[in-house]
Amino acid sequence: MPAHQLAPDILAAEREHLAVSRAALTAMRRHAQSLSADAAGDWVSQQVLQGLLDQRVAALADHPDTPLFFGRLDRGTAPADELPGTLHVGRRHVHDGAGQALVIDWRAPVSRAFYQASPADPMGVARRRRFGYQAGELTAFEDEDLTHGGSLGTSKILTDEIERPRTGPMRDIVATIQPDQDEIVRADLGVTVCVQGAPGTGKTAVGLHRAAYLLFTHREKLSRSGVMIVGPNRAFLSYISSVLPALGEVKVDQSTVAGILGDHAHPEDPAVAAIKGDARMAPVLRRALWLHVVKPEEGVLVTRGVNRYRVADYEVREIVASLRGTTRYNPGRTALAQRLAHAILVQMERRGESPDDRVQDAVARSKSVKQVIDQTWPKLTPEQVLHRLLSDAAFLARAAKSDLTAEEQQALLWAKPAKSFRSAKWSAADAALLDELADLMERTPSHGHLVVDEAQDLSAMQLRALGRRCRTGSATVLGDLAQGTTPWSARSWETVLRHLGFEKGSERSGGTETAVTELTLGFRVPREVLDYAARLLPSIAPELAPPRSLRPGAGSLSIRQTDDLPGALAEAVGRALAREGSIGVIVPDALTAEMSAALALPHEVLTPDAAGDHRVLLIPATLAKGLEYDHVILLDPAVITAAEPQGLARLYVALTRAVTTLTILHTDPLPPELR
Ligand SMILES: Nc1ncnc2c1ncn2[C@@H]1O[C@H](COP(=O)(O)OP(=O)(O)OP(=O)(O)O)[C@@H](O)[C@H]1O
Repeated sequence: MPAHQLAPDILAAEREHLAVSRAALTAMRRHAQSLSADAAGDWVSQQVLQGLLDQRVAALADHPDTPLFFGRLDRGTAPADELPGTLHVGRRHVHDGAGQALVIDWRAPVSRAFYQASPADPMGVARRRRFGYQAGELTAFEDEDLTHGGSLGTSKILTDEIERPRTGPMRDIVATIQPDQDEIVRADLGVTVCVQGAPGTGKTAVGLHRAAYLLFTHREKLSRSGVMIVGPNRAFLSYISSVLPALGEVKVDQSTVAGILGDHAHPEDPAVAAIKGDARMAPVLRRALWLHVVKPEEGVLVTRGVNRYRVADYEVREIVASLRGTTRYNPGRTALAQRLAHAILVQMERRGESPDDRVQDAVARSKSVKQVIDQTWPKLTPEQVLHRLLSDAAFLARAAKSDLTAEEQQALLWAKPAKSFRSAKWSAADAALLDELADLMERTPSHGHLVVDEAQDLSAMQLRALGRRCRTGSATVLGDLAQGTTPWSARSWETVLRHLGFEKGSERSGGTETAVTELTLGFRVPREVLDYAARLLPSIAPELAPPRSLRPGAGSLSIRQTDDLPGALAEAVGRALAREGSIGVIVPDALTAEMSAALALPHEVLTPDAAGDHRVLLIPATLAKGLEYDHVILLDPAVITAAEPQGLARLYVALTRAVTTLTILHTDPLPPELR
């Protein structure tokens, strides 16, 4: 069992090492600042080099609130590498003037033992030391002897870290990553990992650390192709936004599905949205687009001087047929022009002319060729095609074939179609359809790696849209089947991976392997609260085992029925204010304005666009996903469950946001599943 120690001599020596490391980092930073981009040959290279130098300087910043290292490995007698026998593990690499390592980056291969070594498999480590710290200063340490077998027990430094009051945005967990989390974080770039995890098991944290790990390990490859993190809304992105910069990674795109596909939000019937989100829409859209390529009725006639050249209508038909479906739509259109021009050029050559490429281009752009192309392979936008599909019943029927029933087609058609595609109002589900069409026309660029959080909530068509953004890369797919709150929420990870383009156990063209894994130990929600929330599992996800919590948290749950909801709320907020930490009041969406007006204590209402930094936040239930607060006050669960088809799953999300206490206040009887 590791002891939490305050041995003054050892602590003094470690503090000295911290001071030396800090001075060395300052020297490294000064050196980076002194480097000049002038050596680069031209202006553009200078700008690029200056950008890289600036990034390097930023990465070498010392953050006074976090110590440079959080752990130490004392390795056995003869380590196989050139590094010192004693290694300090921290957020970034630090070396002294002679190039000797003072702190090793947590992502370096040698640091793996800090997270994985155990008495059963010491990985060459005799002793592991973990440090506790406050305001950037080392305050305690904990030693684990790995040479004598046995088991280690729970680290107090880990317990302290997860018990600490939550204030402000999410923090990195780099000092306390657990072995099963580390396996996911360090999975190779060529592996797409899918993580099923109960609330608070660290899925989001793990996804962010994996992004940081991959950027460190495959810096060159990923700095070209990029890493993208996709989260459920902007409030959530803002909550997680400081984790990667704290790990020195400032160049990662973080976005929502709407941010990627276009911010379309015209309201629509969830039943219609569900049809639009179904994977069967993919072949319908493909047909809808290619139905625009029609049989050419005329040939091409080009006049150059006194000569006339002709491509007969049947030849045009042959060329169109040979191109159709072999390329994306737009390149196909360009290729058709070039093929027609080539056919003319062949005739010119036969007549003894020797036309060059410029002549071919001129012919390809000639009026006659353009006319044939516009008639047979018209220039289109995704909006034009979708507008036609959703307003023209006969066209929809041709595109749908037997993929959609007559009722589904009827449901898809707009009751009052917009006059033109320009004035059409698109819904969130339409955004994924437009993106699918855009990709059928022109290839979507791919990132090197994509992290998708709350993936259980995405429709098949949204997953396809994300999948094509990591077509030449890999993905980290995170979620919880029990927290699915959309009409199309996933029932299985195999299906999610299939829509993303990663079949489990199969290899994609880029050599990507796929693994589904599970995190089962909760770091957020007290056991008592988690057990209570788990009463909903048989109704929402019977196939999942009840989650376990690392936090005992006795006395963390209280439930009160009241006729005076505002009064009970004010009292509960007052009680929470007397304690440490953040306070989240989760409210049925429909009651948000009323409860905000009734709550006289200072507070802020969370919106989809901002994290909110007030100590007391009112959170509409539909925005609670992914967030956490020390004290959660949950109002009227039955109203939350009644508000939407997936209301019970929404309630499960709301019940699992608390770090320290959950207070449920209700006027209506609790949903039967909770009783
Ligand atoms: N190894 C760890 N050490 C310390 N804290 C951890 C660890 N793993 C997770 N946590 C903390 O537990 C909390 C929950 O983590 P996170 O939000 O990543 O969980 P999640 O699985 O995404 O939850 P949800 O499904 O509810 O969104 C966070 O405060 C996170 O910092």
